[in-house]
Amino acid sequence: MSLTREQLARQIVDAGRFLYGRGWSPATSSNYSTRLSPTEALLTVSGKHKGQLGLDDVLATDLSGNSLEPGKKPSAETLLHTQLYAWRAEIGAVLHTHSVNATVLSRLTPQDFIEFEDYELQKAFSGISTHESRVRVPIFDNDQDIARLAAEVQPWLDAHPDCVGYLIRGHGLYTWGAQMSDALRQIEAFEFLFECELKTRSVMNRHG
Ligand SMILES: CSC[C@@H](O)[C@@H](O)C(=O)COP(=O)(O)O
Ligand SMILES: [Zn+2]
Repeated sequence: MSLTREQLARQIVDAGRFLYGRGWSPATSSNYSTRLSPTEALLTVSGKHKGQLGLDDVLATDLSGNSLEPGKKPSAETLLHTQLYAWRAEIGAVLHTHSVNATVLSRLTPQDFIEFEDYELQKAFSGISTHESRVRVPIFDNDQDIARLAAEVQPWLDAHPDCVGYLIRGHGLYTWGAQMSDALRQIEAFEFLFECELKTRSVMNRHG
């Protein structure tokens, strides 16, 4: 059963409260969206404090990132959401966060990816059923030109249809799911894994 615009807006508002509360969406950083219809997304407007969103702080766009509500200012990163909805029809929610751990880990990693292996929590990602798997998370260099950044991301998505998320260096995380609850679960899993990875690196640096 499809949800109404108000129900979808409520999911976005609630996600903002939760993610701000966990410290993963400080100040006006981050943006969130849900699929409104097969050809439309509902996204947070630009520049709002994500712990204090109201039901009106969202706007509809088409899947090319064009706003369908001229009176409102679209998120600066609209295209990074809409490219995901256009990429896969089963995606119903996209979350972008700015946690300390995502920011630090992506800055500390010179390669263009991080790989998680042998963590039980990998099973929180859609499509993964054992710790004996490898979750590769690409890291793209940050870019204020979002169209150019989206053009960097697209070939990676096309080559990795099972991808569960990506990092932007020094900036944050994008992840998605069939529903908002799936995307939220993946954010929590990523944050757990980022923290494990940073702690492991810190212990190894001290002893190695
Ligand atoms: C407050 S800095 C963060 C922004 O530059 C951006 O990266 C971000 O996540 C929020 O942008 P927004 O336009 O509000 O959706
Ligand atoms: Zn951002």
